[in-house]
Amino acid sequence: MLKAAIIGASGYTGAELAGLIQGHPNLTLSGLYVSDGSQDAHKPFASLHPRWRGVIDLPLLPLDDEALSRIHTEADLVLMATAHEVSHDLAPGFLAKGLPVFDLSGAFRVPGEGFYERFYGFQHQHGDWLSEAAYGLAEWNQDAIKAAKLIAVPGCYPTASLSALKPLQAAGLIAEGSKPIISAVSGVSGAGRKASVANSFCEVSFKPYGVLNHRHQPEISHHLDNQVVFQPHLGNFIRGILATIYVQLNDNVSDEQIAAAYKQAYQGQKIVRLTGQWPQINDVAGTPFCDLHWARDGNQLIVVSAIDNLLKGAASQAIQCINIHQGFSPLAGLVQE
Ligand SMILES: NC(=O)C1=CN([C@@H]2O[C@H](COP(=O)(O)OP(=O)(O)OC[C@H]3O[C@@H](n4cnc5c(N)ncnc54)[C@H](OP(=O)(O)O)[C@@H]3O)[C@@H](O)[C@H]2O)C=CC1
Ligand SMILES: CC(=O)N[C@@H](CCC(=O)OP(=O)(O)O)C(=O)O
Repeated sequence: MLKAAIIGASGYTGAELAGLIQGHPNLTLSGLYVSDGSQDAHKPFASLHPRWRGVIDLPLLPLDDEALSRIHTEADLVLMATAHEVSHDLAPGFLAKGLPVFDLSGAFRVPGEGFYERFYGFQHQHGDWLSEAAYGLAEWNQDAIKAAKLIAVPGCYPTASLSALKPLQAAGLIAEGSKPIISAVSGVSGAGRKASVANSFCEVSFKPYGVLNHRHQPEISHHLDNQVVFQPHLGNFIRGILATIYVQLNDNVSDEQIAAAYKQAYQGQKIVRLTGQWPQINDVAGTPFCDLHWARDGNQLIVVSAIDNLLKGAASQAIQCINIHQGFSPLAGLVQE
């Protein structure tokens, strides 16, 4: 059993990670951490997340110097479910101690001059790790994930979008010079557990946000190797993402070529399901799956992708990455085979 430490374990994705690791046949929890000075330090994990009462009996520990040296000596790998700046600051310390790091934040996903200043509001100080990190889109980057010390788990919208678009891009079916248009809606858990007026029950209403300046637009474009238009919406539900994607195809692309592109990409990959009917959030919420379906009229293709933002969009994809990295069964801890 490998011992996994979770930093940011009281948050939404951290809690999902804790549940998945508790049920994983090859992993065990070595410690659940929050910030030094967190109001939740020393509280039982299950008092914040009663879903795991009687299942996970561990406290949330403050990430002080003693905790850091305990992680350095006792853990076999580190999962960071923390804000971008926190991951940026802390991950290099774990890596320097030889611990593989699986980071759910955006801190190491996109290399590129000025990207972090513009889209994240801070200057990146670890260009070496940024260029070494593997992008953890599990179905697409297995060799890099296996070899890397730092795995940057993709954002939730990029996971939904890239899973739908990469097969078309790989097969050369997207019309040259065209930008696929991604219109996506996310549940409110996408914004994390911390309180804010914008995410409170009485304020949330189905609406667009981040218009023409969301940081996932360059993340998707970079990892697709094709510019996209991306428009997120906040949905008045708790979890899940549904992305409807409009793609201009090259002339004379047949249905058979589209079907073959998706089959080629996902045959034998059980987490991405070609559903044969339109995906819906209820079918993927609480699961590690990504559901895809498409239809076309002439050169206009529409693909719909649905995931759980906290799972395939974060925690379960991190477990997929650990499984690949460690050579465990690809579905270990995720789906009973
Ligand atoms: N929510 C989602 O759907 C997705 C989120 N992500 C990314 O994953 C990361 C986590 O997101 P999410 O779970 O939603 O966030 P939350 O806000 O729900 O949780 C953040 C966690 O980090 C802890 N934390 C804050 N500061 C520190 C620190 N200095 N040291 C250690 N722990 C700290 C918090 O506890 P405390 O403040 O009490 O210390 C809390 O446990 C983010 O980078 C997010 O962008 C990625 C994909 C999807
Ligand atoms: C609803 C909501 O607010 N969603 C988040 C996306 C969360 C996510 O994917 O996280 P990363 O920031 O790690 O990429 C947002 O739009 O910022």
